[in-house]
Amino acid sequence: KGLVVTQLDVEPGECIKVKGKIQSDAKGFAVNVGKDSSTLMLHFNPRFDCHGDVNTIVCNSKEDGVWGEEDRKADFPFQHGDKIEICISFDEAEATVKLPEAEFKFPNRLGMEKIEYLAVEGDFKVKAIKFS
Ligand SMILES: C=CCO[C@@H]1O[C@H](CO)[C@@H](O[C@@H]2O[C@H](CO)[C@H](O)[C@H](OCc3cn(Cc4cccc(/C=C/CN=C(N)N)c4)nn3)[C@H]2O)[C@H](O)[C@H]1NC(C)=O
Repeated sequence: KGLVVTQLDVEPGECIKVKGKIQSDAKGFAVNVGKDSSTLMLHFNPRFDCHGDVNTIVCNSKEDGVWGEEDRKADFPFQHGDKIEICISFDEAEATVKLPEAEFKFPNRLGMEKIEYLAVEGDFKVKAIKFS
């Protein structure tokens, strides 16, 4: 299992910065934010080669353990072995995932007003997390 942070109180406009390294043989990784593991505002899941997807970011929400509708992004700004910093923020309308050269939006389907839970899973080695 990866890094899990609970008891957070991240409010709209604040940033969660996750710094780390994508493994050189990564098949995929995921950054999950929300209330807890069953209630996610955003499952941000870059897939290098898994579940039949190649170089595709799959985003989704999860409500009481049930996945929502997937949203596949056009861009894939990741490479094996990359050292990256992912900044996640949100407001009442949407979550934003900022990378150095790309930005992704995902609707705040659950109308969440704070992020209490962060989990990083898969082929990603977390170096640091910062809240600002
Ligand atoms: C076409 C057939 C039916 O349609 C498919 O149906 C699958 C099951 O519902 C969906 O897949 C599901 O999609 C969900 C989002 O919607 C989650 O991502 C979920 O994963 C949850 C999950 C996370 N985690 C931890 C984790 C996260 C990232 C990497 C690793 C492991 C590293 C891999 N490295 C190795 N092995 N070296 C582990 N485990 N499970 C995934 O199973 C597919 O997208 C979907 N595909 C399409 C095109 O529609």
